[in-house]
Amino acid sequence: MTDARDVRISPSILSADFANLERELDAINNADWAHVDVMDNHFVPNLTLGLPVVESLLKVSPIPLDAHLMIDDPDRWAPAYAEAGCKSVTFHVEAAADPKKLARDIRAAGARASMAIKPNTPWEPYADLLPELDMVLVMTVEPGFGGQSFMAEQMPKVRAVRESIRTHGGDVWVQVDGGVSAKTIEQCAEAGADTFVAGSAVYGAESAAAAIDELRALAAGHAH
Ligand SMILES: O=C(CO)[C@H](O)[C@H](O)COP(=O)(O)O
Ligand SMILES: [Fe+2]
Repeated sequence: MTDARDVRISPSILSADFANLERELDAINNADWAHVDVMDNHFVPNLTLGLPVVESLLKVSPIPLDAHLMIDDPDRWAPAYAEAGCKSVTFHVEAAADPKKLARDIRAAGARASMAIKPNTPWEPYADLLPELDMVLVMTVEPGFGGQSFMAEQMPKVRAVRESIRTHGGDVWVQVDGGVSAKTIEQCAEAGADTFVAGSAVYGAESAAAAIDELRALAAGHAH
């Protein structure tokens, strides 16, 4: 069972002011995590930031970092984000050569191991990986950019992941990322998500802190 305490909000700094990231992290210090989108212009058609910037963010962030790696060859790069101090590291299964080994490497380096699936990637072929995972990220937009429209058609996949976790047991979190806002978060929680990334809905709000509190309250009201 999920209750209000188990709802986690992870604002994406993709929508923050990149010239003032320390201040932007302070603005979300009532969130549970800070979501950092790493893009390499290969796995996705956009380029953001990499390990040196993440290492600097780790020195100043008041809350733990949740690294979402939208990069080729995560087998090579992802463990370094855990070694640097990110408490959660997400790789895309579409890019991983050996997802089982990679999840183990991330855990061995001290982080929660998380696997993301793009909208056109089915869940079922990967359900056997659950014992290796601490979180599954179901993308609710095509990865690459903030501010896109939420894909409600991904909700059956969220339900399927939640059902697999119920069947296999284990405390695996289900994260949604892309287009999550006050309008869409309740259906995500209803489908079984418990960890919510929101970029434009938080940083585009007048008060980021108030937007986080609102999202948490809405999700908690529909958590089950
Ligand atoms: O991974 C991502 C994009 O690939 C971002 O985390 C996501 O898009 C957040 O932004 P928004 O809430 O504005 O959709
Ligand atoms: Fe993300």
